[in-house]
Amino acid sequence: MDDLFEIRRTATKGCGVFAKKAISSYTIIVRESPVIALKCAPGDTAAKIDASIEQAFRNLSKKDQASELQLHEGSHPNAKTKVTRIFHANGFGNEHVKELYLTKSRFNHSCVPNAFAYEDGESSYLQAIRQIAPGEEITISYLPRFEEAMTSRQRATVLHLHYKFECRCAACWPPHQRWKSDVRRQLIGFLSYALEGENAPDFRPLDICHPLSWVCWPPQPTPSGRVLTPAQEIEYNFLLANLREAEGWPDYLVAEGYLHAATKLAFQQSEYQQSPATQDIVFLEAARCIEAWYQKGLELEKKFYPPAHPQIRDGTMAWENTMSRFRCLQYLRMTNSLKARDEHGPSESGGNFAVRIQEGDGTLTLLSQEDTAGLIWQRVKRL
Ligand SMILES: C[S@@+](CC[C@H](N)C(=O)[O-])C[C@H]1O[C@@H](n2cnc3c(N)ncnc32)[C@H](O)[C@@H]1O
Repeated sequence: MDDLFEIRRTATKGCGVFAKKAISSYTIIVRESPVIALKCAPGDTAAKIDASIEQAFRNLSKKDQASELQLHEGSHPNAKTKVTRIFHANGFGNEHVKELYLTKSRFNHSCVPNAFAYEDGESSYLQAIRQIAPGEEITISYLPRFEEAMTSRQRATVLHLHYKFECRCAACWPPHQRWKSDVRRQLIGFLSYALEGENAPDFRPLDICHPLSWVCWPPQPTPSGRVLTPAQEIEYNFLLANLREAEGWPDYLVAEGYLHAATKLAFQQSEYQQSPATQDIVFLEAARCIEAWYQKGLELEKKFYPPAHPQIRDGTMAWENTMSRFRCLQYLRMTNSLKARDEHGPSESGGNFAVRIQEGDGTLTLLSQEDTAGLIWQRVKRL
């Protein structure tokens, strides 16, 4: 893996990690065990933790000690020695375990990262979440999970209070362009949490860069108590995909929004096919959206996952199953009946608002919006 990247100095961020060659998304860039792993208890004092850090450092080999002393020192206000300052500036973990990694510690932060760090209990990994060009800096987020819903000001507060730096990534710099990204991220926060039945965490206390706002971290979402309507679920997923795409978020996350929107719209349409009033009618605008969103989602997943990944196989199967219900689309395209609509957008009065599929011989009849409404109304009256 060492041939994938090199560590070198940057102009403003100390050292950073740079790709030596093109790295495709999903590649594991680093697999590493911690050089120090400290078990601790929630009530442990800072002095006790620092004493354990010093002891762990003394237990390291001379080579690891030398490598650790090369790491970024930071300026933790209460750490008294270089060893503890280094640990606090680079350590990962929580109240139960604190770990230090020699390679992972070299990756700088970005609010639009191209790699993601995770652990599986034995090792720690760093995986590419998009295509990385030769010479490009490889970055991770120091605010995982939350950064996509926070404004630049709120992110700056956390990064300043915890790491003492001002972020210069593409989402934060130049400052006069941040407002667009801020609006998108607030909307992403609202939509993504609403789809989980939650209210986004309240990040507003972080609008003030005051040490007390640290108390709000990590913020917690709250149950919203609202159930979204099927139409809202479709719209929210579609909007989320578009906002994440505009914000430069990784392909798999954008794909997720398109695929969820397509699946939910297909489900809604299949419910119409259960009703005697609409069972033989396919609404063309919906069918076209399902087709376009599925195609877009799968295209993005193919860019993200390696070709043999189960996600690609399962997604393609789901797409084929769904589209088999809307075969009339392909047929209408072949016979050029949909041509005008495809080229000029919807023309609801032009006779192609919906298709009626005759039971038995499967004959297709194109219907205008008016004809469709009339047909459904007649049937509803008879029910
Ligand atoms: C874990 S270290 C990362 C590697 C470090 N740059 C080095 O020289 O080893 C974290 C420190 O890197 C710097 N840093 C990381 N991301 C940055 C960013 N987006 N903008 C400015 N400084 C950054 C900050 O000084 C931060 O405290």
